[in-house]
Amino acid sequence: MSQLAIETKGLKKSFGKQNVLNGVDLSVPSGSIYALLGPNGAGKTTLIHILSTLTAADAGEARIAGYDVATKKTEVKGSISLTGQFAAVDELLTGEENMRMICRLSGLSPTQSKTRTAELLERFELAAAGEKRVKSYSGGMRRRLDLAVSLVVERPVLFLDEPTTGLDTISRQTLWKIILQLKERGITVFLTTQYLEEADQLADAISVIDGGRIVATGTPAELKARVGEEVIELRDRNETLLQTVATSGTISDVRQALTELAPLLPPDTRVSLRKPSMDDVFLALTSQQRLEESVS
Ligand SMILES: Nc1ncnc2c1ncn2[C@@H]1O[C@H](COP(=O)(O)OP(=O)(O)OP(=O)(O)O)[C@@H](O)[C@H]1O
Repeated sequence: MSQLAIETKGLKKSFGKQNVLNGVDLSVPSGSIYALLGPNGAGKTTLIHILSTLTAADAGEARIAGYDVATKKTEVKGSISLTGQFAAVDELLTGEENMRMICRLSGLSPTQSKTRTAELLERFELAAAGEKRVKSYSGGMRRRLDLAVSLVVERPVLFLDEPTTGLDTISRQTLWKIILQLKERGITVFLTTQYLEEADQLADAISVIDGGRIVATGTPAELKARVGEEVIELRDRNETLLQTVATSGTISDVRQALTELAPLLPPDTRVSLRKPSMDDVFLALTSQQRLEESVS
């Protein structure tokens, strides 16, 4: 059985009167990629800060590689790398100078620093840009450098807080490839994201967080299964999306849905079937949660 890299039970955190985390339970197996998916302000960064010992929880427990974040901070810090939302590199230095400086600060000798810098710049597709100042880097290059810097000393658990927010598609895909390579090296990756596609592409398991609570956990396939097998998409003649309807994908279910919808829509409405996306899952799960809250 694989050991748990991250485990939390009943984590709670408030800032003033605002309950940001309302009892978060998570189990992340070693060597997996785990995505915490949620909108702005859902509490994702707060959770990462608690797990990386930067903030104390008000209640509940959290363990990293078996170490309690409240009582074994040194051991926890020795088990994790953290890449936050904002790059922590010096813009006036080159990529290589930044890397070498962090290597030296991490206790590597000048020769080891040179070797490690060259290895990481290569691995993160920055070798050609190594001699350029960071201020000339694109967003994707900076994000890769920030990740490389946080991996100078490789630790078993890596936290990535919204690693691809604001990046274009190509930069995002380059980072995804690098993240998958980190998993192949045996690193457990815990990432937060607002992008459903990112969680779907990368993660072995996903937890959806909304209003400080985990509203669902599962593999991408399991979560998609919760909104049915096939989604009916209805578009007007200009291809503008009018409505989506989750169905089991059987002929009787699809026919019944269309029979109910037909009188409500223009006769030239176009119909297509597709597999559910993570967007469908997220909307279904969070609206279900709000409905339950409004009833209780
Ligand atoms: N130190 C703090 N003091 C007061 N409020 C805070 C503090 N840190 C976070 N918050 C509030 O807690 C809520 C959750 O913030 P958090 O950064 O954890 O969310 P998030 O899911 O990471 O969102 P984002 O994607 O915007 O970073 C927000 O409403 C935020 O304003």
